[in-house]
Amino acid sequence: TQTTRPQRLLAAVQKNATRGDPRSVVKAIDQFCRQKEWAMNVGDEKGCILDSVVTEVNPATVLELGTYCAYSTVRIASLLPPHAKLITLEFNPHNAAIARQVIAWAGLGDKIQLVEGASGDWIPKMKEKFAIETFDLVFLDHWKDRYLPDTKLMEECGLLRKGSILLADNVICPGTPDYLEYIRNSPRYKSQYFRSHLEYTKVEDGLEKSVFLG
Ligand SMILES: O=C(NCCCCc1cc2ccncc2s1)c1cc(-c2ccc(F)cc2)cc(O)c1O
Ligand SMILES: [Mg+2]
Repeated sequence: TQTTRPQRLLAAVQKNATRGDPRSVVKAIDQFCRQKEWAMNVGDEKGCILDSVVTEVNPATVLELGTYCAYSTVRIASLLPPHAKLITLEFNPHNAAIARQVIAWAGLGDKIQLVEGASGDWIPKMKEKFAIETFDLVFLDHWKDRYLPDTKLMEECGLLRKGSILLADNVICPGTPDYLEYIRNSPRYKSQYFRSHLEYTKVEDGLEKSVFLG
C-alpha cells in the first residue's frame, strides 16, 4: 500500500542520519525536502534564525505548538541546556507517531515530551499535568488561525512571564494576519520581524519574535 510523506521522511532519516546525532537528523530532513519532496518543516533558512533565538534565550522550558515530523522539535532540543524540557503538541496521530520515531532516532527522548491533542484543550492543563510554571520560549507552528486565540489563552492561564519569548513561524506564508495585528499593536509585547523565505522555496515568509512584557 502507498506510504505517506511523513513515512518517507522518516525512512530518509533512518537511512541517512546517524542515531543519536540530532544535527544529522536535521540535515537528512532538509536534504529529503530539497531533493525529494517538499514538507512543511521550518527548514534550514528559517531554522538558522530559530537556532539564534534558542541560543540567545537559553530556555529551561519550551512549548512547541505543531510538531509535524519533529524537525524543529529536534532542532530546538539539540540546543537546550541539560535538564531543560520541551513540550510539543501535535494534533494528527499519524504525524505524532512519525515524530516520536524521529525524536528517538535523534536520541532526544529525555528532553522532549510529545503530547497528542489540540492546543485549545491542552494549554489550560499545562500547569497541572506537566508541573510547568511558565514557558521561557513558545514556538508557534500549528494552525495559523490558532496563533492568536492560543496566545490569549496562554496569557489567561498564566503560562507567560515578563520576558517570555514567542517565536511564530509563517507570519507571511500562509500568514497569520490577526496574530500579527494583535502582537504588533499590543502594549504587552515588543515584536521584531525576521524576514526569510518559505521553507525550501523563494517565496517570502518570516518569523515574528515577541517578548511578553508582563
Ligand atoms: O499548516 C502549517 N502548519 C500547521 C499544520 C497543523 C498541525 C497542527 C498541530 C497542532 C497542535 C495542537 N493543536 C492544533 C494543531 S494543528 C504550515 C503550512 C505551510 C504551507 C505553506 C505554503 C503552502 F503552499 C502550503 C503549506 C508551511 C508551514 O511552515 C506550516 O507550518
Ligand atoms: Mg511552519
